[in-house]
Amino acid sequence: MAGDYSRWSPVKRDFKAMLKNLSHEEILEVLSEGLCAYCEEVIEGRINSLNQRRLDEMALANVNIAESSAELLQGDSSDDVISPKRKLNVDAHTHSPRVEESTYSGSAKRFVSVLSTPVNNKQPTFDHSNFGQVGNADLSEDHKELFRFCQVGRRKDFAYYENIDGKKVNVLKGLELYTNVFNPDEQKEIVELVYKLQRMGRNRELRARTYSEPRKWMRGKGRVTIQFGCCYNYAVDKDGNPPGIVRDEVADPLPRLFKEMIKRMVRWHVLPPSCVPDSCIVNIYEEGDCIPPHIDHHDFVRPFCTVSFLAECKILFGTNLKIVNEGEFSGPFSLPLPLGSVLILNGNGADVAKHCVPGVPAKRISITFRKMDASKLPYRYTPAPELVGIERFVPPSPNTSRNRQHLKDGKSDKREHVAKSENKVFSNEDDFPPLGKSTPSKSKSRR
Ligand SMILES: O=C(O)CCC(=O)C(=O)O
Ligand SMILES: [Fe+2]
Repeated sequence: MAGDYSRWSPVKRDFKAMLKNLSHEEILEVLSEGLCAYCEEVIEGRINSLNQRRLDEMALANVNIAESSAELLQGDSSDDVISPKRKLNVDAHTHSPRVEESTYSGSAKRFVSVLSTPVNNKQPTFDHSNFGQVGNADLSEDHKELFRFCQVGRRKDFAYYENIDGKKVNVLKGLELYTNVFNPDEQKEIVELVYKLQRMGRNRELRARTYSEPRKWMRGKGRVTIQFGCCYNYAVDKDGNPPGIVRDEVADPLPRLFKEMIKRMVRWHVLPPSCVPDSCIVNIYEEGDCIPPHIDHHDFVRPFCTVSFLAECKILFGTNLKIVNEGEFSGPFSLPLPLGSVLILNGNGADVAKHCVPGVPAKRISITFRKMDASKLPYRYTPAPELVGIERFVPPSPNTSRNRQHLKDGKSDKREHVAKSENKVFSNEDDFPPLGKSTPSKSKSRR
């Protein structure tokens, strides 16, 4: 049978018009099979940038609702004024983190209040009670969490090209930086726990390999480390164990507060639910301490992340990081790590580029959270039930929110007006693709 060669005719076809005539299902059919690797990559890239645009638009819209909710609530009480500092924090989504500007004032009981209640993965992690200071009585838990969620800055566009085997490669592909994930009060509470753990380590109240201090002569080179979930060897140990997870050793389990941190990161779309960390290493750097150039061991899967506290420092990336002197390194790409930020290492950023932290300018703490490869788990490892089934935060729908109800009740004309004019995104549930749409029952079940 003769084939239909009309499609090869030199007459220019209107490809876009042809697409327009297809149904959703037909477009899926056309696009899902028989494409070459190049076309698949192009389509994947386009889908990724569409998704990113949606997320950016949503974050922007959510900042609007969060800001105007706060503004509206100011009217209720003269004490309930949103502080300029807190307003500045909203800038975080434009990638100018301001956490450092805040002081450690206020109660540090936020983690405690959450931790003292039974752990339930459907509940928001932590207490989003920063909002408490703007008179949040009428805001639903979802809106309080939304306010904090919107303050997280997200940056994924890192690029530095190196020549590898004759090809230009973005060695930073896969790096992501999230700012304002932990607020100053939360940072303070985490740091206090680290100090307590350090005291316990010094008093030999932690398991032998959990706590380790660099030897005196290594000052300026090493750092204090505290490991949870597994014991990890940086080099062949005295028993001949190779670098990596020591499977027949038992480590102290992750402290509850660290599990809350993990839940926060998964819930706020910082870490994927498919890669929930089950171990961590706390690095305590004194001024001048460093971590030399390395690639994290593959006994840990990707992505993994590091959270920064106490002092901002720079982390260097590149395939060829140079050791200039003790604690002095040089590399082609330098990234400052703001306090309370989470750096995600994945893809080339984790496995092609090495990273290192040159001697820090002041005392600094970082916590590196990693998921162990299933085939490398310690023999006596038991998973933490709190870290199973963590649900991602879904921005609340306007129709189900108590706040919206309150606005509807006509407590204030100003509220009505602002709600109508500024928060258009909440005017229709369909305005929330892809996060807000699918899960009305889920968002209910979180309460
Ligand atoms: O301190 C940091 O931010 C980096 C730590 C790190 O690279 C590691 O723990 O493997
Ligand atoms: Fe590392």
